[in-house]
Amino acid sequence: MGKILDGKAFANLRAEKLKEKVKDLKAQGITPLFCVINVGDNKASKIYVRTKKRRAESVGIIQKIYQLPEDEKEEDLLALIDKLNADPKVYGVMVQLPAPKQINVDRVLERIDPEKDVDGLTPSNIGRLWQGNHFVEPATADGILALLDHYNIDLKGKDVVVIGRSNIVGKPVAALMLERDATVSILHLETKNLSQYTKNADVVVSAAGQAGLVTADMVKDGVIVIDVGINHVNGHLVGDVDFDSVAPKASYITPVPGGVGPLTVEFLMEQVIKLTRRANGIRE
Ligand SMILES: Nc1nc(=O)c2c([nH]1)NC[C@@H]1CN(c3ccc(C(=O)N[C@@H](CCC(=O)O)C(=O)O)cc3)C=[N+]21
Repeated sequence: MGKILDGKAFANLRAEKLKEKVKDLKAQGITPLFCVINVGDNKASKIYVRTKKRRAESVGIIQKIYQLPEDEKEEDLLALIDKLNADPKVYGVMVQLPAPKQINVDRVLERIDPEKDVDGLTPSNIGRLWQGNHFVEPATADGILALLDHYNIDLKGKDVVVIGRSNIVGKPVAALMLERDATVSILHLETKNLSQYTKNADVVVSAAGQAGLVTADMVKDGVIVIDVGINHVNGHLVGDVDFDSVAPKASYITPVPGGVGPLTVEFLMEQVIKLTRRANGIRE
């Protein structure tokens, strides 16, 4: 039976350290504040935004929520981003995704000041990520790397398979693992034969958003499994990985819930603090 990579416990441990950093900032008269813009009525998004706010408050960060209507005009959203970019009290700006269809997400993300880009999704920060010269990272990817470090799992020379190619998870996790000298393959739901790759992988990261995608027959003994999937099946939250069959074959595995989800929220807060410190000329 694989060892559980306890994302929730690790997130809580990190939060205790982050609280100290927040205290240091406040002692210098600096209040970490970031803004989450949510456009429309997506139910899951509203829950995520509230989860973040709770975590922000618990570490002493102020999170302002801008809840905008489903029919919000793109130009009005851009104007709000401009306003927040210009406000020196605001250290972070993010747009919760997905956004309604009248919104061109690329154009909107590009408008965020890269120095306030807590999600790490602006073109310049994505470029910096692949360049290996980054000061902010997409939270989920950063959290996964920190979790592996915490369990002393070294990626050097490992064969890693990432299933999913999103800008928010798949691509950044691949970039960060490549930077750690892993050999990374990016697969996706159009990949002809997932098994052909996953069977040979030392590490499988699944971020495809499909319940039951990764099964025991697809992985080798001793595999390390990171499940980024968040799927609702019959009122239950499950990942992409068939946990019950895969866990016995794995050396390490993240559960859902309690794995990558809580890490994502914690590491978003860590990006907020990184950017707050950076904006105030405090070195890492
Ligand atoms: N711009 C943007 N940035 C995001 O970071 C972002 C986003 N858009 N859109 C949606 C996804 C999804 N996401 C999650 C956050 C927390 C949990 C989480 O805390 N999950 C808990 C359980 C929560 C529950 O029980 O429902 C867990 O896995 O243990 C999950 C998923 C952030 N996202």
